[in-house]
Amino acid sequence: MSLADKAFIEMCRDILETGISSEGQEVRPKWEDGTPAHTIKKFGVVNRYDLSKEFPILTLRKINFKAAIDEILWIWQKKSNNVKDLNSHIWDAWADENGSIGKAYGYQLGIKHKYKEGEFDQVDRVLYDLKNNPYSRRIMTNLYNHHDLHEMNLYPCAYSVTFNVTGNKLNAILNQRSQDILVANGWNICQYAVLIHMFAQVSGLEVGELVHVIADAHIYDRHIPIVKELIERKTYPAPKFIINTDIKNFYDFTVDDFKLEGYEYGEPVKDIPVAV
Ligand SMILES: Nc1nc(=O)c2c([nH]1)NC[C@@H]1CN(c3ccc(C(=O)N[C@@H](CCC(=O)O)C(=O)O)cc3)CN21
Ligand SMILES: O=c1ccn([C@H]2C[C@H](O)[C@@H](COP(=O)(O)O)O2)c(=O)[nH]1
Repeated sequence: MSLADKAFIEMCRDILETGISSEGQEVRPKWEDGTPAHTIKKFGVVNRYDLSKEFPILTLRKINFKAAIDEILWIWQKKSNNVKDLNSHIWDAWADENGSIGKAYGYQLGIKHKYKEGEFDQVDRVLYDLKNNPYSRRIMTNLYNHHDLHEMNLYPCAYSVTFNVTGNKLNAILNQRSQDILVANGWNICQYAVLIHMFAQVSGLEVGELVHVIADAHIYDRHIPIVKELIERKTYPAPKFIINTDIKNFYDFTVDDFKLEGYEYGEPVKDIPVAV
């Protein structure tokens, strides 16, 4: 069993057994047929993944590793908010007729801000600090810009990352205000683990821990039977994560610079409904 499977199974059991239902409350998300998408949830879930031990990826079902990396590069490297720059269709339901998801995610990371050392966007500021001031306790990004919320089609869910160098290890806290556990948990964990590997490599650091703080960790009503089946499945050991060590510039990474060796996983769960 991978460490990611263990954290996922324990969190899902806890939500299923002790979570609070939203039935009877007004909820924003809807299913494709217009029915309100209710959830059961736990508040304030914290999961820790030690990246120096293994790569955190679910084996209960296949995580589309390439598509997950493509999305994290779309946000953090291309700093794009247009689905035309993304190779999957996962954001199509939130895009307008021009493909824009509004002033969210990549758009926010690409805005330049003025600092004492000059003008940087949020990603370049992180890269600068990790190189020049790695022990700073001020290395963080924030996408939750209230000034622009009215121009976002979906408010950022994974909205802030705090980077912290301890010894020679790069740790990070991913703050997430809301998470769709079945669709996004395995996906987001794998993405931010890759992001820490990228930042560590180009900054001459080793990888440390990813701490994932989820304010509202929820399982949608139509996902409950799927999750119940999933967490009873056979699991496999974590695969080996391979990164192209020749890359020294964050902006040179492509999806092809990452590989998983020996990734074994359970049957795919086809056509999971996604609440919009
Ligand atoms: N309700 C909801 N859940 C989410 O996870 C979510 C949103 N909305 N809105 C914005 C983005 C879009 N995200 C998504 C949307 C769909 C998939 C999805 O269809 N995943 C499939 C596999 C996709 C593939 O292999 O390319 C899956 O089986 O999980 C994943 C992330 C994550 N976010
Ligand atoms: O990276 C992501 C993006 C979105 N989600 C999920 C979390 C919620 O289920 C919905 C957003 O609805 P809100 O009402 O705005 O919370 O999308 C995710 O888990 N991960």
